[in-house]
Amino acid sequence: MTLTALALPDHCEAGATGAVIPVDIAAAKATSAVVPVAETETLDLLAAIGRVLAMDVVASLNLPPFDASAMDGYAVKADAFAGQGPWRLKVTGRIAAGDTPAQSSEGSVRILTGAPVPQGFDTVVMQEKCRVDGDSIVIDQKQRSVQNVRIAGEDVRRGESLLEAGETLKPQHLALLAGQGMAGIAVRRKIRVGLISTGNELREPGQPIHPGQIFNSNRVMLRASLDACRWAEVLDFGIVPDTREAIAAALAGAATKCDAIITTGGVSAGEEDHVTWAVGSGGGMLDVMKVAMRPGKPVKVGKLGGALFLGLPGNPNATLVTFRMIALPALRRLSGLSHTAPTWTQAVADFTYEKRPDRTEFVPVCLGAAGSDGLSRVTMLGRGSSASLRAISRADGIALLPPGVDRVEPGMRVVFEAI
Ligand SMILES: Nc1nc2c(c(=O)[nH]1)N[C@H]1C(S)=C(S)[C@@H](COP(=O)(O)OP(=O)(O)OC[C@H]3O[C@@H](n4cnc5c(N)ncnc54)[C@H](O)[C@@H]3O)O[C@H]1N2
Ligand code: MOO
Repeated sequence: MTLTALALPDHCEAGATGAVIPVDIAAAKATSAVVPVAETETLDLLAAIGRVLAMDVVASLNLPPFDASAMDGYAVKADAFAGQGPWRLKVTGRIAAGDTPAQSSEGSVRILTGAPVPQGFDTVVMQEKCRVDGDSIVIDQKQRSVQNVRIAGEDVRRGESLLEAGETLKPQHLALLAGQGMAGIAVRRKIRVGLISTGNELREPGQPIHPGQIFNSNRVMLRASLDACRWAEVLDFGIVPDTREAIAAALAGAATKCDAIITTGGVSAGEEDHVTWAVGSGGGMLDVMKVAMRPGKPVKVGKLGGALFLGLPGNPNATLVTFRMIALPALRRLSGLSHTAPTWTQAVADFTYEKRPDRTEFVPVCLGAAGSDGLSRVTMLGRGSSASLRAISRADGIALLPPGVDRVEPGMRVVFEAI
């Protein structure tokens, strides 16, 4: 199981009743609950880095646009190399990158890398293979046609598909677009993600703290995670106290401004956990109430007004795991990305761990050397505690230990998501 399912075979209704549902179903419910934002904007290439491409891009130019020399050397004609060598060819001209394509078929032409091969010549001899003798070159080896020449269109052919809508734009994609002469590109608008940290005990780092209080660490973790997604914009509603009224008011405000709302804390069963109530009182509905996962069991997913609602547990490891496994795939779909699932890497466990077989467990792991099978060995960090920040801060990844397994032993195959 790798959390890629979008189909919802069973458990479709069960989530809303409060039943415990499998994590892949919960992730699929979150992802299928959203419709990608439709609005687009056209941005300069540099501003489009990391954004979601809104259109398919087809090449309008060949690359290279002309037959170009791949070496510094001499343009010659292969059929000048008849009989026995060495061959002596007069140098009749010179062409460098940026020069207008020339026409000549006499002898040879001094040519520099990137210059258009003059019409009439069909091959380039690199200068290391030529001796200059007065106004001629002497070549000892017979030459074949189309050597050291980049043929027009061999890299990109006009009319071919270059990029597809739904990809995130990486530097190399921008280079491809620039190579086509495009100065701007249409991308989906950023999704607006509201962030609400619930908890009377929370203070922001830098604020004075009293006994019984803790610093808000989830806020910076989620903000930094979302800031790294260039297709998302965070609206931070700060810390909201643990009262029904305060949380309901914060949610109502966020729902009018955001495409998605993420809360942390206040989703479990105690009398100070008001998030579920507040979503309901605002006219929202929850489709995921409890998930067979550790950490993260009390994660909530639903809708509030037009916004996707994601209620993540407050324990930092549970926040991180539910964000990456359930919230992020849904946000990616909302943004218009075509690839939404976590990226899993195969590895081999180098640890022993007893787990409950009725749930998926996610544990922080660090990567060791690869074995002879080419797969990295992974070691579990800490005890997978939901509240532990230390273990996730040292981890290279989060390993998924599937349901049905009650014990992980060294040598077992596992998958992990790099973090
Ligand atoms: N009777 C039950 N109690 C609990 C259950 C349950 O099923 N029955 N579930 C447990 C599980 S599992 C989890 S996970 C937590 C989830 O709790 P909440 O989401 O309601 O979160 P809080 O109670 O508000 O906080 C939990 C923990 O995390 C700390 N926290 C909260 N926000 C932050 C933040 N922004 N930065 C750092 N730390 C934060 C908070 O102080 C608490 O220590 O519930 C169990 N209980
Ligand atoms: O399932 Mo909770 O997320 O352990 O702490």
